[in-house]
Amino acid sequence: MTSPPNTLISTRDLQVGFAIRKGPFSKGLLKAVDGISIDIPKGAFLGVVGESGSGKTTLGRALLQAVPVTGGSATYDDGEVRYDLGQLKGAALKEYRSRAQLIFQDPYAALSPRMTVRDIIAEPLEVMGLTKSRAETDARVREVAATCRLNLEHLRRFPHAFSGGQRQRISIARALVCGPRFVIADEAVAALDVSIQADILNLLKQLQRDLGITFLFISHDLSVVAHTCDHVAVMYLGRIVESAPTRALFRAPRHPYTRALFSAIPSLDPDDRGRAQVLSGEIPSPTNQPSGCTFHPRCPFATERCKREAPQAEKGADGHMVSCHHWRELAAAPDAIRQAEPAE
Ligand SMILES: Nc1ncnc2c1ncn2[C@@H]1O[C@H](COP(=O)(O)OP(=O)(O)OP(=O)(O)O)[C@@H](O)[C@H]1O
Repeated sequence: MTSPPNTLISTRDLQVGFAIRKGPFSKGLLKAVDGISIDIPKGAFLGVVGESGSGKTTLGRALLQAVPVTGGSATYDDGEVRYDLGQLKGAALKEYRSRAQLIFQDPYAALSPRMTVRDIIAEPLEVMGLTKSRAETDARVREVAATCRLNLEHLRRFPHAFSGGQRQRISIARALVCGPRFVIADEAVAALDVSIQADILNLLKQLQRDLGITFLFISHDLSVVAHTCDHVAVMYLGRIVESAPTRALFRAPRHPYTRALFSAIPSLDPDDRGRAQVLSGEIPSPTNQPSGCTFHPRCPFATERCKREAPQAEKGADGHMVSCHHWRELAAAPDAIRQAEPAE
């Protein structure tokens, strides 16, 4: 399968498994990412959503080569260089790390309290050896600080002097300083007050627009994703079960899991209250995946076929992808499916 032109990151059947101990004498394999095939276009702002444990962070870490890829493939191609992720070592891995960066969730924990803001931002440049003199490093630090709307006076201070929003700007400046083409923001606004979140999200969107940076935006917060991302992928038990342009996905979600996630978004409309379709049970353990469609034990529309047969991904010309045997029937008459052969 070839990738469309203009693709920055491409994965085919990507898998990340962790060897785990199941008991005193037995070992098992936890499939945190279980066969993901996705193309991320250059300049995209792709949201990844799903319950805790669905594999979002592991997918991001695999794309940064921070965890070993155990199957399938992933490539990075920005037009200048092409890398097979999972295979990178030594100088190539170091070089890739300047092109792909992570913004951490917790701006309080991510910044060393003993370093000045200037040194925190400069450190990746120095580790990568990308500048030749202190003056050149300082110039680059000032440039990214200005891009992130940090006051240049603040560069001499220590992180404890700053609020959560300002600390996240420092983290973002540090992530940007080597000029990455690909940035993973893993719950990057989750630890911030709602009033500050919008400010940081606007900054990320500005970086996408002005610098053409491609973002993978991992979030629990569906309203944030709806307002920020161009395209959204929904993960369940290590797989992408649905992905689509944001507007299409929120207007007409096709997978029963996506519908359940969306119906749980709090509404300001009093008439909508109590309409949430509650997801029954918890996400199963990835060490013990259900047969057939892995969502079937929790799906109110599951049939015998869902228990037996894993659905294939179907992708329309509109870019809307879904993996569900019954999405067409559901879209036409959801209640009729509800009455058919419920799974035990
Ligand atoms: N290093 C590891 N060793 C063993 N299991 C791991 C490891 N990292 C993640 N897992 C497991 O992989 C699965 C996916 O975890 P992951 O953190 O990727 O999910 P997530 O969707 O990002 O969850 P959250 O939203 O809570 O961060 C979970 O079952 C988790 O316990």
